[in-house]
This record gives sequence, structure tokens and C-alpha cells, in this order.
Amino acid sequence: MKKFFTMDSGMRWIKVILPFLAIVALMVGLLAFSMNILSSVRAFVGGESLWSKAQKEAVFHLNQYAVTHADPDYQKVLKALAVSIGDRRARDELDKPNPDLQVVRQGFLDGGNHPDDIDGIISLYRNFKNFSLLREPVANWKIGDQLIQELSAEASRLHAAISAGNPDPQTMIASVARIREIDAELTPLELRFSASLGESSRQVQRLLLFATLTIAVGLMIFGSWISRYILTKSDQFEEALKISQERLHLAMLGSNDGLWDWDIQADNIYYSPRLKELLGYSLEEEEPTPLQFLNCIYPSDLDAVRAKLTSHLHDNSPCDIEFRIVTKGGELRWVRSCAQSTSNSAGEPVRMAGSFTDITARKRSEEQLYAAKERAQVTLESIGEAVITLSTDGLVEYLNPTAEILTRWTLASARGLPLEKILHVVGESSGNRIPDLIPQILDNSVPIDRASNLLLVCDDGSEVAVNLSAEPIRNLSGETIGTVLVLHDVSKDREYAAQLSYQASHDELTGLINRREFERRLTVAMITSRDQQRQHAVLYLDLDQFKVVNDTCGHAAGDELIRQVSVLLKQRLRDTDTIARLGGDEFGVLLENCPVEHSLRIAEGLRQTVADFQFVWTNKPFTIGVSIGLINLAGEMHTLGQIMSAVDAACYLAKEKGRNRVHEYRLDDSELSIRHGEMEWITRINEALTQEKFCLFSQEISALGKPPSHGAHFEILLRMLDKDDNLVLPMVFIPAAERYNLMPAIDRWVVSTVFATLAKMRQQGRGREIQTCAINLSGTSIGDSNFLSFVQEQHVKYGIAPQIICFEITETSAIANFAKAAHFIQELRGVGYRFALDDFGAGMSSFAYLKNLPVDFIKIDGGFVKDMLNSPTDYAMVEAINKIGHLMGKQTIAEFAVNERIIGTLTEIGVDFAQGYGIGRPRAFGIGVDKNLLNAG
Ligand SMILES: Nc1nc2c(ncn2[C@@H]2O[C@H](COP(=O)(O)OP(=O)(O)OP(=O)(O)O)[C@@H](O)[C@H]2O)c(=O)[nH]1
Repeated sequence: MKKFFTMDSGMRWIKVILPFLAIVALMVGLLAFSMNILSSVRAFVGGESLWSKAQKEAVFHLNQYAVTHADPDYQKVLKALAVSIGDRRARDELDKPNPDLQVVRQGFLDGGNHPDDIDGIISLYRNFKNFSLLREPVANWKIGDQLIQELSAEASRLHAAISAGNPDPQTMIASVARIREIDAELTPLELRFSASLGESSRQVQRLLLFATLTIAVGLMIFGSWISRYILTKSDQFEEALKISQERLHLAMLGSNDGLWDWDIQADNIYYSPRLKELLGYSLEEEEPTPLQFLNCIYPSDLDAVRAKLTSHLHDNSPCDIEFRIVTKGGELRWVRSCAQSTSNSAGEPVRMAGSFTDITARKRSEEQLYAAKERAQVTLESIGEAVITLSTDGLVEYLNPTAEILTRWTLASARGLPLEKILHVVGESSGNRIPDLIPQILDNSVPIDRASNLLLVCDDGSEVAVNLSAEPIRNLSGETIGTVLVLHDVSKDREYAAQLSYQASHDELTGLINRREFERRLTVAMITSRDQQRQHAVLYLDLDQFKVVNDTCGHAAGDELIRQVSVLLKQRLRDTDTIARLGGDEFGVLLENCPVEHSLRIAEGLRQTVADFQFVWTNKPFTIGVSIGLINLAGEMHTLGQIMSAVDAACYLAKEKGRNRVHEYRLDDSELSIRHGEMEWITRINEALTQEKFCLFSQEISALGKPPSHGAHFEILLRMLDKDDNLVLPMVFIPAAERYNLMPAIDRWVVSTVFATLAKMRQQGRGREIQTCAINLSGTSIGDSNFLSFVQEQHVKYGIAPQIICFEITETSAIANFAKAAHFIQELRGVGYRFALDDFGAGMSSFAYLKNLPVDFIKIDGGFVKDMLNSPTDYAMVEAINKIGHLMGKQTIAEFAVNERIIGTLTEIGVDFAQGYGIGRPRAFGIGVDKNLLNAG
């Protein structure tokens, strides 16, 4: 943690103050030095004064002593001379190279100087004696010392003379004279000494003043320079700080980061404008408190943020953390914050500051990238293709699980190995390794079939057929950074294709080829028959009474029978013959290169085999037969369709003739022509349906014994137009339509046309009088569950009132599909449709069924009605049917009411309705029918 007050800042303060301290110290030192010099000079002048005074006193007392001869005077002389002698002794000692300062001090003390001045005198003398400043005074002083010495000698001589008694007056006079001479010499010397010393002290004063002023000026100049230097530095520092702040500001703007600065002890945070914006605060808003800031952190991330902060404050570990925030506006954002704290001298954190970067976009793209990577990874892990990625130098980097299975190498063991080590691929046909296969595939220089027909040879020797493709992996700059290989195990595909092709051409139940394959082979045979004059024969086999097995023992038994018969038939044929199951209990046989007689023999043999065969199911034996149609391909037939329909017709005739026989197709076969004629109707009926060649008529049904206001009742009758627009009656085409299952299509057309016509009439405001519109339905239609839905759709589509529609079903067809017919009737009666049982009485067990069929009308079969006037039996039948019908709550309708007498009789019996030429002939129904047809029905 950084110290808040650093050594750097202390040093900087000292650096600033130090020059000024030095200047003050220098000034003080200079002052002290000047004062010291001046004090020394003053002491020196004082010493000179004492010296002069002592010399005067010595002369005075010596003159006294010469007169008085008193010893006290002499002592006073000595005392005065001691001053000058002391000074001289001190000065002589100082002139020595290594003076004894003790002797010097004592000398100056003897010279009467104050002890405090002595060090100044010593210092001045030692340091300046050779300067002009002291040179002259010292020279005068030395001359004075010689004269003092002479005076001292004169005093000694005088004292000796006086002490000897009776001194010679002449000597005394001479001595006094000498003393006066010396004094006279000393007096000007003293003056010069004093004057030179005075001059020197003034010079010193001037010098010191000058030096002090000079130094002071110098220091002032230095001081102002230093101040200026510091100011310049400070300005530079401020400028650098400003630039640095601007730089930081620009960098922050550029990086779009926010900044925060947390004063830990005061517990407040500074937020940069950008940070406020990131937190969802406007610039004018008050800044969030530290607590509010914590509340901005996404709750699940809070613990991690706290842990990071604590760890950083504890051990100064890097504080760099990414977390989510919830902005004031509730928006979720990802941010990254890097921070650093500082602490005080006690080591306590005092401040922490950091940046705040909005990384939402990066996180989102990271998430997207991760998701994309994850998707790609999951895809790679789960796809059925083997994927191997290689580095640029061809080393394996990755194998997906399929590749691991295919190559028998795990990713861990294969990683880093050269591709050739784990992938041994050879050409499927050559068995040779293809050199540089991958570069060749990447260059597109290997033909597709070579890359598709490869064998992967595994270490255990097993081989897998594979397709191989390779693509370079490129980075964003388009540089190749590796290769991805995709191996597709085609062995399963091949098996599957073979299986599909087998299934497409074979019958699942018997394993024989199916109709499609049979027809394909037949087509080929037709070509060889035509081009190479070969004789082929085709047989169409249909088991007889197969339904019995199905119905009595169930479908499984029927299946088993078909299977066993197929084996039997196959065994009877040559390998070159083709046998197929054409559907249900029908088989086809193609006998190639087989003359007619021979083919007849084979067909007979097959028939015999089936006839001899006894099928046993749960101990029940069944004997079956087979009807066989035969056709010789050398004949006139040209198309596959013609051959198949001819042989089918031949088989049909074999059935017609009593089953269990062979019928050969011949062109002159009249029976076959009829059959063929029927088959032509298929085409015509289909054309009539698509080309609107059907039309509708209506025949009135009259309510007997009721006034005409009872409403209109009629039956819809179907007609077909031939190519010359002549009407074709239904009995001509209906048998063929029934045989070839075309009735549901015809009935659909009739129902939708009647409904559409009625709807149109209603739109035109016509047909309000219609009470009953009867529509015939075939047995196959009512047995077809899709037909019921069709009627319901038409009901919704046209919105015809169901009460006016009456569906007529023939008694025989209703009985044949009793359960389905009952269901059909119930469903439609439930919504209001009515039903009539047509041709009632023609069947054997009509009455028994009538009880269980919920119909509204019964139509008495015309066969009874037309002869009822002549035949008492027919009359009785009509009467009985009418009676029983009424008893069961049904209304009766008599057909074939051809004249007034019959109508009268029917009315007498109590029949409810009658229909026939006696009532009305059929008329064109609805709109758009050619006027010529109106009377043709
Ligand atoms: N068990 C079984 N029955 C089938 C299969 N395909 C069709 N059928 C039934 O086979 C019967 C064939 O009808 P038909 O050939 O008219 O019946 P049949 O009793 O042989 O009558 P004829 O040929 O006129 O002697 C129908 O009832 C079909 O439902 C099948 O794969 N397995």
C-alpha cells in the first residue's frame, strides 16, 4: 500500500527551503565574522592604549624615582614597564612558527588586556600581521619595544646607582636626560602607532562594510534567482500536471471508461461523469452513496466483488474484476473495474481509486461466441460424420467422437500425430495408398469419384468405405490456419441403398419381385421379343377363394398361404423364369424364350401344383385353386399396359369359366373382347369425370293422395355424354365402374354437383318448393369411410338443408356392407339427412335387415310394381312391403308407376309416393345443360 505522505514530498520541501536557510546562515556568519574582527580590532586598539599609557607612567615614575630615590617609585616604574614587556613577550611568541598560546595569553594578560579580548587579539595578529592593515602598527610597535627596552635598561642602571648609595649627580643627570630622550623618541612613535592602528581599524570597518554589503547583494541576487527558479519549476510542474490531466481526460474519453475515487475514511466516492452515466445517473443528479453503489451490483456478483476488495485491501493483490451492475433504470450491464488503494503511515487503507469499463458488448459477443462454439462443438460431437482437424503442418488437432470410432484412435492418443499415422486411406478399386491425398483434395485436383471411393484401413485390418472431403480453415485475414477433414462412412449408406433398392423391387411378404420390377423386366423382354424375334409368355395367376382362408382363419393365415404358394410356384419354374407377386393373391410369371405350347404346359403345371397343394392352418385343411391367364408375347401387343390388361382379362375369364383353369389370350376371343370393352369404360369414365361429360337429370316423385302443394320430390339420375354428345344410360357404364372401383369417384361428382346446383338455385331464389332430392349412392361409396367425410365437407361448403336430401342405397349393397352402411346412415341422419332403401324386395332377406337399417323410406322394387295389376303375387308383395314399411315407421315409394291405373292402385294400397313415367319423365336438372338433352332422358 502506498504511504500518503512520502519521502519525496518531504525532500522537495527541504529542497525549496534550503537555499533560503543557507542565505540566512551565510548572512549570520558574515555578521558574526565582522563583529569578531571589529571586536579584535577594538581589543588591539585598547592594548595599544594600555601600552602607551604604561610607557608614560614608566617615564613619569622613573623621573620621580631619580628625584626621590624612593623604592615605591621604582616599583611603579617596574609595574608600568611590565605591561609593555608582557605585550612584547606575547608578540614574540606569536611570531614563532609554533607559538605556545599559554605564553601568549599570559603575555597579553601582563599587558593589561581583558581576558575576553585576548583570543581576538591573538587571532587578528596571527591572521593579519602580514597584511598592510597591521603591518605598520606592528612595525611601530616593535620600534617602541626597543626604546622601552632601553628605558628599562636606564631604569636598572639608575636603580643600581641609587641602591649603591651616593649616586653621582652627573650620572644621575645624564640618566635623567637619557630617559627624557627616550621619552621624546617614544612620544611620536606612540602617536604614529596609535594613528596607524586607528587607520587600520577604520579600514577594517570599511572593508567589512563593503564585504557585508557585497555578500548581502550577492545573496539577494541568489535568493531572487532561486525564487524565480522555484517559481519556474512550479509553473512547469503545474503545466505538466495540466497536460497530464488533459491527457488522462482525453484517454478516459477515448476509452469510454468511468473513474471512481473512494475516500475510505470519509466513506465517500467521487464518480466521473462517465461513471455516473454508466450507473444510469444523470450529471445533475446527486452522486450515489457507497451503499447505493453496492446496491447497483448484481446480487449474484456481490460476494465476488466484496471478496476481491477485501483481498486487495488485505494483501494488495491486483484488483481487477468483472461483474454485472443493474443501472438505476434497471438495465443489466457487464463492467470491468481495475483499482488500486493507498494507505497511511499506519498501514490503514485511506483511499482507493479505479476505472470502470462497460464490457457489456464484449460479454455479449463472448456469450454469442461461446454459444456458437458450444453449438459447433455439440454439433461436431453429435454428427454422424467423422471430423478431423489438422494444424498447418498436418498434425492432428481434433477428432470428434465419430472420428474416434471410425479410426479406432482416441483424441488424446492421436493429438499431435501426423495424419498418416491415424488415417490409412487407400483407393477402393486399386487398394493403393493415394499420395498427398489431402493437398490434392484441397487443390481440387482429385476427381470427386476418387475422393468418394476410398477405403479406410484400420489397424486391426478392417476396412470401411468412406467419402472424404477436405476444406482449409482460414482466419479472419484469410490465412490458412489448418485443415478440416470430413469422412463419411458410406458402408451403411450403401447397405441402406441396397436395402431400399431391394425393397423397391421386391415384395416384403414373399421375397419375390414386385409388380414394378416385374413390369420393368417385362418391358425388357418385350424389346427382346420385338428386336430379336424371341418368344416369351406372360402368366397372370389369381388364387381362387383365397378370401375364405382370410375370412375364416385371419390375415396371418392368408399371408402364410401366399408365402407357401409363392415357394411352390417358384420351385416349379426354371431359374431363367421370373415370378413376381403382383398384389393380394395375384402372381405374374414371365417365361422368356418359351414357345406357346411349352408355356401352356408350364401354366397347367403351376395350376396343378396349386390344386394339389393342401394348406393347413390350425389343423384345418384348405384346398385352393388358381386361375391363370396366359399371353404369348410374339402376338400383336405393343405396350406394357396392353399386355397386362390382356393377361388380366384372360385370368378374369378363367375365373368366370369356373376357376382353377388356364385361359390363353387370343385376339379372336369374343369373351375377352367383352372384358376388354369393360376395361375401355375405365378410360371413358375417367375422361367423363375430368371433362365434365357427366350430366344430371331429375325424375319427379309424387306424393299419392296429397294435394300438389305438398312440395316437390324428385330423384337425381346420372347420364353420360359420349363423344358425339349422345346420352349414355347408367346400366351401360355402371357395371364397369363398379367392377373397377370407380363408383366412389362418380358418387362424389354427383353429390358435389347436386349440392352446388341447389346452392345456386337458392341464390337465384328458386327451389323453395323442393322437399326431397334423392341421390343414389353405390355400395362401395358407403363402405368407404373417406366418402362420409366428403359428404360432411360438402355439407359445410354449400350449406344445403340436409332435410331435403335423401340418399338412396340399394338393398343389396347395404346388406353387403351392413355395418359400414349402418354407420354411414346413422352419422348423416344425425345431422338431418334422410335415407331410402332402393329396390326393396329384390333381395332374399330384406325384411330381416330392414329392422336394423335406420332408413326413412323404402322404395318398392319396380319389378313388383310394373306387373302388380296382372300378377297377384306382385300385388301382394307391394302390399306387404308397404304394410310392413308403415309398421316400421317408414314411408314407401313405388317405382315404375308407368300409368294412371298403377298409380290408382298404389294410392288405394296406401303407398306414400310413386315414381315413373306415369308421374313424370326424367328432365335435365339444374343449370348449364344443353337444351337438346331436356327430353332425351
Ligand atoms: N392375407 C392377405 N390377404 C390379402 C393380401 N392382399 C390382399 N388380400 C386379400 O385378398 C383378397 C383377394 O380378393 P379376391 O381375389 O377377390 O378373393 P378370392 O377369394 O380369391 O376370390 P376370387 O379371386 O374371385 O376367387 C381380398 O380379400 C384382400 O383383402 C395380403 O397381403 N395378405
